[in-house]
Amino acid sequence: MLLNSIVQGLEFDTIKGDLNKEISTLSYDSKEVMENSIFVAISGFAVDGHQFIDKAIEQGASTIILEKDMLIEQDVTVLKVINSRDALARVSANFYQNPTEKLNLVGITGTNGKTSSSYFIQSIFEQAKQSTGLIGTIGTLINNKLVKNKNTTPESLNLQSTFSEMTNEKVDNCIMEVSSHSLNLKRVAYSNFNTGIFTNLTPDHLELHNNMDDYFEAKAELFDLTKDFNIINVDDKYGRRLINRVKDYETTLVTFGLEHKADIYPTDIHYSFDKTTYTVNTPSGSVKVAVNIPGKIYVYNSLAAIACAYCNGISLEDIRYGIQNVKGIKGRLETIYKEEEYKVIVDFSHTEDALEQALKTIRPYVKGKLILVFGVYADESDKGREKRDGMSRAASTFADFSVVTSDNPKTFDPLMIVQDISQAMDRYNGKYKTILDREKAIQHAIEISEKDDTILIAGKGHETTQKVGNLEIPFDETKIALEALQEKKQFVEL
Ligand SMILES: CC(=O)N[C@H]1[C@@H](OP(=O)(O)OP(=O)(O)OC[C@H]2O[C@@H](n3ccc(=O)[nH]c3=O)[C@H](O)[C@@H]2O)O[C@H](CO)[C@@H](O)[C@@H]1O[C@H](C)C(=O)N[C@@H](C)C(=O)N[C@H](CCC(=O)O)C(=O)O
Ligand SMILES: Nc1ncnc2c1ncn2[C@@H]1O[C@H](COP(=O)(O)OP(=O)(O)OP(=O)(O)O)[C@@H](O)[C@H]1O
Repeated sequence: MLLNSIVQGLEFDTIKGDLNKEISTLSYDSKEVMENSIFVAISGFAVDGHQFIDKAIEQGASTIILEKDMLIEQDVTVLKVINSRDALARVSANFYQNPTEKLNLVGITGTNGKTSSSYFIQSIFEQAKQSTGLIGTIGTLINNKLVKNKNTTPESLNLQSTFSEMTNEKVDNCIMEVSSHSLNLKRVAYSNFNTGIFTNLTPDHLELHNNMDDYFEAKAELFDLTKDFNIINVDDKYGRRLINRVKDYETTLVTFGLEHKADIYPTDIHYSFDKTTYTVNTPSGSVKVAVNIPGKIYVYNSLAAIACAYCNGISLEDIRYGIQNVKGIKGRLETIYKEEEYKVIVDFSHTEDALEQALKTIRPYVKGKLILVFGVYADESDKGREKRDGMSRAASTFADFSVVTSDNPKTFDPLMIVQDISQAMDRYNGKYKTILDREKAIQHAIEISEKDDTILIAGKGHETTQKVGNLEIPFDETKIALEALQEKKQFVEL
């Protein structure tokens, strides 16, 4: 493709060189640069991509897009832009010929519930015989093929390439999770969103956003990019703030909720551990649905999905079967072992609100004690401390006993994290034991459990690795828990 076409719509200064040249690929990582490609230099959080320009040229880059003043002596085209991440999104969309124009693109944002809502939507669309791809925390799913992603919302170049693959594979709808990072860092810029969905907003990622207002502003950006529907949870405080902001937009506003007046709302809700049933009411009629994951949060997530299906003209019958067909979602209140009243559950709750919701959901079905295994992934800053405090409050309030451990400590000191959690647990009078090694912590929870108890292993959900330092170590907590149970059952009847 000609460089001229790739830079269409991009604002830049030509520092030097020719725009009339053939380009093979794009890259933002010098390690992946190929002959006759464009290298986009990004000033990163960890390192500055501009320092790899020489390396990129050595590897064959014929065009450099940068955002800093630099003298480049080699014979290449140099284009200066205001924001390299934004430029990367623009040229990536052009390079792949704006694939989102050929897709029905649904973006889901919010602190919790994005993955779960996306699985419900996919199931409904598939029930209606529409081929539907997913992009999110669990990975990218195209025609039943799952590929892991580095990020929940991939970098723009990877994203546009995935959209393009979806159009080649004749996918009709793409349902994607849109993280606040991706909005902030322009990963989703120049993507043509038909629908935006807002689930909820509670404290998280405050290491990137200065405060909740900044975090809200980042999420709200998605609703400036949508052209058909904005679907918003009216029960959430920030959802109502968003509604006020977008209510006069041309994009149609559709609300969902349980507590406030909404376009899509449930009646006749019956909760049990195995499923929740309710009648969903939409402007085009009502239908009874069964959600196979317990609790109110999954009523919200299924309502978000139903609102999306309603906006896309899907029949009530397909909605009913689509919701019912979701038998469970990996690591989302997933019961990995059950024998009479004894249960072991794995859940991805890694924020204060998610942990509180998960514990409150399980609590009514616990006959004995509720034992929690948890850690907190957060840095050494005050914001990290606030997160540890909040999660410890939830643990102390809603669990009978907690085993405090590590959760992806990455480059932070795991001992410091666990000590800080312990202090917070003391402040809230929580009963706990600390075991730094997560495998041993899970084994301990199983060891001390008795007949009728429920163990919740929180934080990692579907993940199968533990990130320690710069290493990613294989870590399958379902396997660890089941092996510990096997051992225990030789001695004790559960
Ligand atoms: C904090 C953050 O968001 N970082 C993202 C950012 O990385 P960065 O700016 O630190 O990159 P860097 O390492 O400093 O490198 C800067 C540039 O130099 C380039 N480079 C680097 C080395 C080299 O040898 N050659 C080279 O060219 C890099 O490719 C890059 O372009 O840009 C990268 C490329 O897009 C992202 O993969 C990376 O996500 C990291 C892995 C991450 O952990 N992000 C998290 C915080 C995140 O984005 N999370 C959200 C939300 C998750 C949720 O739902 O909770 C998500 O969407 O995943
Ligand atoms: N609607 C909800 N409100 C509050 N908590 C929720 C809700 N839905 C799910 N959760 C909790 O949050 C956890 C993560 O859910 P899910 O993966 O659907 O959210 P997510 O927004 O995709 O999260 P992430 O951004 O971390 O990928 C679940 O394991 C559950 O404990």
